[in-house]
Amino acid sequence: QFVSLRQRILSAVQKNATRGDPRSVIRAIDQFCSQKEWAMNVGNEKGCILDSVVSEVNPATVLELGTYCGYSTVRIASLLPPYAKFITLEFNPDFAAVARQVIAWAGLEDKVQLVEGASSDWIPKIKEQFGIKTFDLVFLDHWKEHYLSDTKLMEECGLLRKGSVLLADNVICPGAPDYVEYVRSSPRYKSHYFRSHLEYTKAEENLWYLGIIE
Ligand SMILES: Nc1ncnc2c1ncn2CCCCCNC(=O)c1cc(-c2ccc(F)cc2)cc(O)c1O
Ligand SMILES: [Mg+2]
Repeated sequence: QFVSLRQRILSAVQKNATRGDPRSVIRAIDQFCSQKEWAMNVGNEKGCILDSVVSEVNPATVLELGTYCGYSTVRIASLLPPYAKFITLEFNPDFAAVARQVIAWAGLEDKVQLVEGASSDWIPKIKEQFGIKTFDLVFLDHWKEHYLSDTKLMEECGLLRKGSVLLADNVICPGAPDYVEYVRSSPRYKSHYFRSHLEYTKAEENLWYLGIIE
């Protein structure tokens, strides 16, 4: 019967990656998506930028918006200090189900809390539900048209502080122009972009990095 792309990605991990070895899980997904079928994981080129930002920030609290199959979740979780709190929000229950298994295969299930639901519903509840004051790092990789509204919502809910770092995937492709316009013109943000390519392609893309200076 029909096997979904996310199921094929999970099978590739279970077949080719070593349990408890995050790097082999990342490699298995990248090999599948560059050799067999494209999928919207952040990919290895942007993944290395993500790794460098996570290592530089060394965050005690991280929020990821948009888990998908857990590829970036595994990259981030494998670099966090033991005391870190990492929440990843996924809207689609089928993606969440695959992501849980990919994260478990990497042996990182104790480092991540995968929460199912829409970012706009969950962001206002995070402080009380998870005992988090502010996020040191936020990785935006969900609906591109929600990047701006969710950033404003996080500001309103007091989840961002001076020095919080927001890293946004896909600001060129598919694009988040209103978000880029807002953070570039706001005096509260210092922004920087990393030139890169859309995952597994040669298409021009950027990962948008910015710190809150306030
Ligand atoms: N917790 C939550 N709250 C709200 N929405 C939520 C959510 N959790 C999930 N979603 C819903 C996100 C659905 C996927 C978002 N990502 C994307 O749409 C995406 C698309 C491309 C792409 C590029 C070129 C193409 F030709 C085609 C596609 C590449 C990427 O790297 C992408 O991240
Ligand atoms: Mg993306």
